[in-house]
Amino acid sequence: MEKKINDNDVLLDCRNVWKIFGARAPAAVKAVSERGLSKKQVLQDFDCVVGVADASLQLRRGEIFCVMGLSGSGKSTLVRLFNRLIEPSLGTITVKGREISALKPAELREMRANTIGMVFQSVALLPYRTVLENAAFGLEVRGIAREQRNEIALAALGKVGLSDWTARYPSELSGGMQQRVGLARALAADPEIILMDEPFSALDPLIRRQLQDEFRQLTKSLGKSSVFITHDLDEAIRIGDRIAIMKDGVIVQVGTAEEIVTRPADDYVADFVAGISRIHLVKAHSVMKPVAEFRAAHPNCDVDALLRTTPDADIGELIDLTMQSDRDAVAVVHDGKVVGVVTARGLLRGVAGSPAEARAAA
Ligand SMILES: Nc1ncnc2c1ncn2[C@@H]1O[C@H](COP(=O)(O)OP(=O)(O)OP(=O)(O)O)[C@@H](O)[C@H]1O
Repeated sequence: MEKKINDNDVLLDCRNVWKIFGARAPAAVKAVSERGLSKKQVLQDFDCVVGVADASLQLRRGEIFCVMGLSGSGKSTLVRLFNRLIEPSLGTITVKGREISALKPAELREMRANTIGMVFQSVALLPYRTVLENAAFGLEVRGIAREQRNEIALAALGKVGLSDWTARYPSELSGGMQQRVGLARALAADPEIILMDEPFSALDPLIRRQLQDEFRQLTKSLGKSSVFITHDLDEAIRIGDRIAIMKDGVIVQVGTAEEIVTRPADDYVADFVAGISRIHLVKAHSVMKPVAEFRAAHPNCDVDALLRTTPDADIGELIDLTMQSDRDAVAVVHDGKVVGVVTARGLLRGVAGSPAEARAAA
């Protein structure tokens, strides 16, 4: 069972963060904070690259938050700021209520060891160590005794389905299995937050989808929270509770997959989501006509005689129901009351176009 995400329980809070690279970065930062220069102007005037520009996001407890964007959009830079692998040029990052720029070296080590784990695209396993030793490596670095660390690593390997491979060496494992060892290594430290930097991008599509589903299930069952970087929108939709879309260092939109697909913030996002199937993303509540409006437009239709569904039924389910019905319309029921009606015409609009058009068509 998936644990509920608490909207008010923010684990990681990133506010107005900038990261500017280059020899004249301090001068560029000053100009940005005083004059609000754009990324282009910073490059022109200071020969500095803006990696991340004025980014704000909040990771909630229990949430998988995907950061999605094309190559060079700033995803890795943003996420590396979250565990202070790099320092922000401007802005604040707070983890569990503590501003991380204020942490002393020992506190930072402690945070990386216990609170924020990270899994990279290439997991860099140690070739002459067994799978078990690799999974236990983080614990070994922290000085945990062999017996105890092996016990913890064994449990973590069990969670990722590698119990039978503990005595093998990385070269004997497939790419997908190596990624699992990387995940087990991160899980062994039992962090609350796991940062994932394109962990599955080098894998075959089939293995990749399997790992995506396993990762989501595991994260939810263990009650972890995760920031997951990907350049693949399908992956973000499959894994993420919420998605941030980045372009040129800027977060252009944050929302659920349904929000992003049905209400893209600008033309860039609209182009991105144009090819995404709406069948499982768009829900009845987005395409239904409110019941009072429907009754006014269709006074002869007995709404209470229609087949019924819930507000979170997806378009696929709505199509099935509509086909079973002889009325070409389905009633949406919440708390025992009909709150809206989805018509066949509205459904078609929902598949093809915007929900607003779908509601108008209903
Ligand atoms: N250490 C650095 N020095 C200078 N510029 C950098 C540095 N790291 C990143 N950048 C620049 O910052 C921008 C964002 O890079 P980043 O690696 O964060 O993008 P990304 O979205 O993760 O890309 P990819 O998917 O290819 O990994 C790019 O223009 C990049 O050239």
